[in-house]
Amino acid sequence: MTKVILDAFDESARVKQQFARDHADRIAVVATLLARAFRDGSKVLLFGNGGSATDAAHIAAEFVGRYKRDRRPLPAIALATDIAAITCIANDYGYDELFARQIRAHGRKGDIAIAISTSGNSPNVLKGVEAAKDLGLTTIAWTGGTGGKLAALVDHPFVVPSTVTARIQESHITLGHVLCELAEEQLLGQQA
Ligand SMILES: O=C(CO)[C@@H](O)[C@H](O)[C@H](O)[C@H](O)COP(=O)(O)O
Ligand SMILES: [Zn+2]
Repeated sequence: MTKVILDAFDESARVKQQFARDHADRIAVVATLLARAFRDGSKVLLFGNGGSATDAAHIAAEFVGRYKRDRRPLPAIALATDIAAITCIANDYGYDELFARQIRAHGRKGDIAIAISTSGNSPNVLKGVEAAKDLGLTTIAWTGGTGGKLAALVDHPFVVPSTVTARIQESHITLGHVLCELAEEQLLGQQA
């Protein structure tokens, strides 16, 4: 049992270290895009399934509430939290339309769409990105493994170097926290 425990933590740390080294420049670029979008009055839409649905909600809450520092609320919406919209869209239009329809409802040019899929191949996530691109949103993907179809679709792909769903998600949530921290710093100025 101890081996399972130690292996999981060691692998999570190793994947995160490799991911950070591969993506540090891109993380800085995307943090600047987020800060600029918020400064311009635009918003962030985040979406994914399962654990990625709750990662989307977690990071949206960091923006709307706060991450580390007191500041104005920043507009961010997670698209798998409104149970009425989810059940209506899935029931009336099909599960694959879940995110695309909400993107078309809420998305405006200048907004940023963050699509989260460990496989990069969930049809509703891919359709959500296609809708975002049609509307002129900046598109970002948090994915893993090969990046699937998703990595090739978006403006800024983040591909975690692992094929294990849980390990990929563990890097995604760290990525989300780092983006919040950097965007907050850029909006408020670095703390002395
Ligand atoms: O959290 C986990 C596994 O750690 C699951 O809930 C997982 O998110 C679900 O199986 C998702 O449906 C996987 O979809 P995706 O990440 O491949 O788009
Ligand atoms: Zn999980």
